[in-house]
Amino acid sequence: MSIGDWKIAIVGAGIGGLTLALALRQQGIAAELYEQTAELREVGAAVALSANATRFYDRIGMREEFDKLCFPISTLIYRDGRDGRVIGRHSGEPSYEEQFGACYWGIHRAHLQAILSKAVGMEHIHLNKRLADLKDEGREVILSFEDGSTAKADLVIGADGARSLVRRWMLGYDDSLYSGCSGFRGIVAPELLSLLPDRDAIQFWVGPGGHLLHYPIGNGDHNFLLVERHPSPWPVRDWVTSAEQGEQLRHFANWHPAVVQMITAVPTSQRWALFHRPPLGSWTRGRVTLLGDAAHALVPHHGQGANQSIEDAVVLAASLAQHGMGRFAEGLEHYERLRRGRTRKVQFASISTADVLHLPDGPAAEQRNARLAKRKEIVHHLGWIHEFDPATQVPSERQGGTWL
Ligand SMILES: Cc1cc2nc3c(=O)[nH]c(=O)nc-3n(C[C@H](O)[C@H](O)[C@H](O)COP(=O)(O)OP(=O)(O)OC[C@H]3O[C@@H](n4cnc5c(N)ncnc54)[C@H](O)[C@@H]3O)c2cc1C
Repeated sequence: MSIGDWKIAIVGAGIGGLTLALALRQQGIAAELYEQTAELREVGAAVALSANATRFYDRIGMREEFDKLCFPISTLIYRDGRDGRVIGRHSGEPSYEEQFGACYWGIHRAHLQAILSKAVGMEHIHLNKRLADLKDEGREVILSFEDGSTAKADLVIGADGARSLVRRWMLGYDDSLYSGCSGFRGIVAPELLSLLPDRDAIQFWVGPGGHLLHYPIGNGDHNFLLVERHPSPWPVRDWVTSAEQGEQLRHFANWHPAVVQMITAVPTSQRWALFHRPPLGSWTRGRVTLLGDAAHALVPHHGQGANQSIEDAVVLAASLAQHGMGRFAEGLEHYERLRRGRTRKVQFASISTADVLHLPDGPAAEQRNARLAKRKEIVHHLGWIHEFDPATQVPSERQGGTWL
């Protein structure tokens, strides 16, 4: 079967699914996306995309589109959340882009999804298609949707997010794990942030039991994520619960006035439980595989979930193209072999970062601060994540080309 005749179905038109459709197209492979929502509307506020992911969009000629809607972040600052003192700063020379070879972008999720869906083409995105079941018939897979319709595909990619039905179909149960942290997220207009220093930076305000992470996005607004230790067991059914008025300030009321100002500027009414997934022995069953959060949902303390799903997309598309449909099983195995170790390492780094950021006052926190005070330690801490280029993993003639 020639590459142009493959029928690939992607379940979920989120960041990972849409990027996979672009990466497959770059390899000359068409795909159809099946999305449960009636319109493409990313839940949540904004997202920070680091060089390990943005270099793909650069390479396929989308830089200009992104430049219009993104804020290029160049400085990373860690502060003590109580007194606002800088405990670590990475900025300046060389710039982030010079150092890592691509941008660090803050972008509203809705804008990101609009850019990606326009590039994929709405004719390939089937909305209102909530997957209900899969049947692997050996030579093809039948997808059944809640509206009673069906579709057939040679391969199915489950890019259906952290609560993936495709993963549950593979495992037979829900293996989500509550991380012990929950949070509030929101977007604040810059005029409400009169007390905020270093507005162009991505900043972590850290302290015992919690942290605030914020960064500027395209129009100068700030996206924030307030994370709090909340170790009591979480009912798996509701990952998002309604918050009482003032609940988000309870832990942070005595923190720095800029933190309190940001929290009170947007009284969010929802608390997000942060879940992740244990590593799986395999992401693939027959003609069905997983990508992004469905394969390796992680907590957002390194801001890497979306970035890892983009890396997955680049590697999966290239592995499939390299092996051809006749050897699709080897292509999927190759993809997993390249991705499982890396994503596991990022998952582990993400969960353990919370422990480091939330240290109580004492010798361990002092040691952390001493490490963060060295610029080279910050680069070391992030470098292994951001300098990675997934395209070098499966060299392909098409990787350098543009399709636009
Ligand atoms: C608070 C918070 C902050 C974050 N900040 C960052 C950040 O700064 N940087 C970063 O890289 N990551 C961040 N992340 C993680 C990031 O949001 C996810 O990792 C990323 O969205 C995963 O992409 P995905 O395509 O795998 O899944 P998703 O983006 O969740 O997309 C899944 C898609 O599948 C659809 N779907 C689900 N079930 C079905 C079904 N049965 N049938 C059809 N369609 C279905 C959904 O509607 C959705 O469109 C953050 C996460 C959280 C919770």
